Amino acid sequence: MNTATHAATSELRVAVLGARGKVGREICRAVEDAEGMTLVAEVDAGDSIEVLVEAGAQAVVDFTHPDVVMGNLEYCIDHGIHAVVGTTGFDDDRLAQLRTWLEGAPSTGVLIAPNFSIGAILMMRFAAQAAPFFDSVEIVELHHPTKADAPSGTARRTAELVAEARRAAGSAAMPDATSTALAGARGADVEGIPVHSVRVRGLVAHQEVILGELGETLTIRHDSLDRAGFGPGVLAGLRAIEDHPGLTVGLEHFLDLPR
Ligand SMILES: NC(=O)C1=CN([C@@H]2O[C@H](COP(=O)(O)OP(=O)(O)OC[C@H]3O[C@@H](n4cnc5c(N)ncnc54)[C@H](OP(=O)(O)O)[C@@H]3O)[C@@H](O)[C@H]2O)C=CC1
Ligand SMILES: O=C(O)C1=N[C@H](C(=O)O)C[C@H](O)C1
Repeated sequence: MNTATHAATSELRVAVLGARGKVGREICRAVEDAEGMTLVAEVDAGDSIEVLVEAGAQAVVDFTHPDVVMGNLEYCIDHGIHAVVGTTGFDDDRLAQLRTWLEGAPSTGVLIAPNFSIGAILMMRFAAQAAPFFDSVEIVELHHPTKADAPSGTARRTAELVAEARRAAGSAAMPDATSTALAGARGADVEGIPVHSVRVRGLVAHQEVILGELGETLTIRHDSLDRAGFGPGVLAGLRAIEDHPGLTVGLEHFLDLPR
C-alpha cells in the first residue's frame, strides 16, 4: 500500500483499488501522468480500506474482483467517495443495491463501466445499431485464462443492448433448429442472445459480434491488445464523476458519441 500525504490542492485526489493487478498497475501510471489529479493511495488485497479516508481520497478507481467490489463500494458510498468501477460481475440485483446505498449519499457518483476502451464502447454501439437488420446475432468473447467471470461484462452488456434493439424493432425470434446439444454447446443465453466464452493463454480481451442474414454476415470485432488502452476511458470517468451523482452504467453516458 502506498499513500500520499493530504496537502491542500485543487487536484482530484484519486485512490486505486486493485493497484497491483494487471489493469490497476496501468491505471496508477495513467493517473500519475494525468493533469488535474493526484494519486493518493494504491490499495491491493490485504491492505486496509480505511486508507482511503486517511489519504483523503475523493474518488476511487476499482479494478479488483467480483467477490470484493460490492464491499469496496459500500465503504466508498458510506464515506462520500466517488467511484469509477471497471470490475465486472454486476447484475440487476447488484445495481439495485448500489442505487439503494446511493439514496443515502445523494452527492456521490458511481460509474460502473463494463469496458473503458473506446473501441469496445463503439463495438457495442454499432452491434446494437446493426442488430435489427439481421435475423441472427451471436457473440463470441475471448479472454486470458485468469479471468474470473464468464461471460465477460462487455459481452453481457452487448447482448443486453442487442436484445433491447431487437425488441424495440419487433424482430422475430432467431432461427435455430438445434434439438440436441451438449450442455454449453450453444453458449450462455443472455436475454435470448447466445454468448460464447473462450479462455486461451496469450489472449488479452477480444470480442466478435456475428450478425447473419440470408446470403451475408457482418462481423464486428474489437481487440484489446494492451491494458494501457483502458487508461484514457478511466481518466474520462474520473473527470466526469463529480458532476454525475447517483449510478451511471456505461462510460458512453459521459462521452459525446454519435447517436
Ligand atoms: N471495465 C473494463 O474496462 C475492464 C474491466 N476489467 C475487470 O477488472 C477486474 C480486474 O481485472 P484484472 O486487473 O485483470 O485482475 P487482476 O487479478 O490482475 O487484478 C485484481 C487485483 O485486485 C486485488 N484485490 C483483490 N481483492 C482486493 C481488495 N479487497 N482490495 C483491493 N485489491 C484487491 C488482487 O489481489 P490478489 O491477486 O492478491 O487477489 C489483484 O492484485 C476484473 O473484474 C476484470 O473483468 C478488466 C479489464 C478492463
Ligand atoms: O477481465 C478482463 O480482462 C476484462 N474484463 C472486462 C469484461 O469482463 O468485459 C473488460 C475487458 O473485456 C477485459
